[in-house]
Amino acid sequence: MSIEFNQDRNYDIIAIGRACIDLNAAEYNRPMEETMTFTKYVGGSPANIAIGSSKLGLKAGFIGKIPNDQHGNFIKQYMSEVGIDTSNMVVDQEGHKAGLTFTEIKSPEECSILMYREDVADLYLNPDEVNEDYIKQSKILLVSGTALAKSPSREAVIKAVSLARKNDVKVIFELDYRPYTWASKEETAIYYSLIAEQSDVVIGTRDEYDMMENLEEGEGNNEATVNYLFNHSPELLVIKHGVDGSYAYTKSGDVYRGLAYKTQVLKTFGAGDSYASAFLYAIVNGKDIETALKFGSASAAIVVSKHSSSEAMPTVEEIESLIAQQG
Ligand SMILES: Nc1ncnc2c1ncn2[C@@H]1O[C@H](COP(=O)(O)OP(=O)(O)O)[C@@H](O)[C@H]1O
Ligand SMILES: O=C(O)C[C@@H](O)[C@H](O)C(=O)COP(=O)(O)O
Repeated sequence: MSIEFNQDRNYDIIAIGRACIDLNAAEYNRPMEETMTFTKYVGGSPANIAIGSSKLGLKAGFIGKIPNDQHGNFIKQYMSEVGIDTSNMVVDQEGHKAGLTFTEIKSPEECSILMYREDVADLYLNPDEVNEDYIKQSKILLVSGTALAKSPSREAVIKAVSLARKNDVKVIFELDYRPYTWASKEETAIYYSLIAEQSDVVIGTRDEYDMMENLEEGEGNNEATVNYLFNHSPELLVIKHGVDGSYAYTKSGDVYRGLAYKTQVLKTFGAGDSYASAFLYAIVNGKDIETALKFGSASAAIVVSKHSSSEAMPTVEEIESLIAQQG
């Protein structure tokens, strides 16, 4: 099975949501309290996915709000330098700031992130800043779940999804659950299920699907998720299980498993975003689902062996070479 995209489009993918700053511990194997130096990168899951896609050769655009300061300038400049169209990135005029993510690398297995997301510019994207003329030029609208956490960004995303559906743009929903901006699990489940039901493809970890289904972590199972969502719009579901790999389910009843590749892990974050960008690259290029799972897993294996999430995004050649080495 492969997904049919409208070929007559200027962009392969337009992502909507946050473009922020990652501050990654430059000193390894220690807790954040003892980390004195951090390296700055562009971050934010949908920005990372757009960057990864663009580095793989997809034509990418971005809809989001960035602060009117040096961080906003850095984000916009970096994204445009990697080839992303930034014409629909709006500069905030109300003093809101960039979201900051500090990362801690205690060991390759024990990593965590600490997000500063109070009053961040990305959550102030207004519905009137989402343009139909832009969205209708793309094959894919990539929606990040975190953009649903608060108004007015929530309404901006709901509008974007409805414009995408109206214009035959595939809606790909990355659940991207970050507890830092949500008021409650109940609220998360309401908005996650609302958008998942209207999407063509949903990508998330098992825990994120549990969140969508308003279950405790570990309570859900893939079969129940598939039965629920295939009663609605989705035609493809990707459920990730960390180092245990990932599964893809099609509405027609096929199930595929992607195994994780062996790698020298430096840190665990960045896996999800690199996985999504390479998976999407593969399906946009007409590759079958099994190959797309390999692309996603290989891309993630490369990024977890490097220091950043965005800057470390691999090329097609690097991904193909890892697949050729490990199968
Ligand atoms: N330690 C690891 N080594 C190799 N691949 C990994 C590792 N962790 C994750 N991956 C790959 O990245 C994919 C996504 O990782 P996962 O942890 O499920 O997502 P997220 O980062 O969104 O929480 C996995 O399906 C796997 O292919
Ligand atoms: O999404 C964010 O705002 C933070 C990211 O930029 C950060 O690099 C990260 O946590 C990525 O992790 P992933 O979801 O495992 O790809």
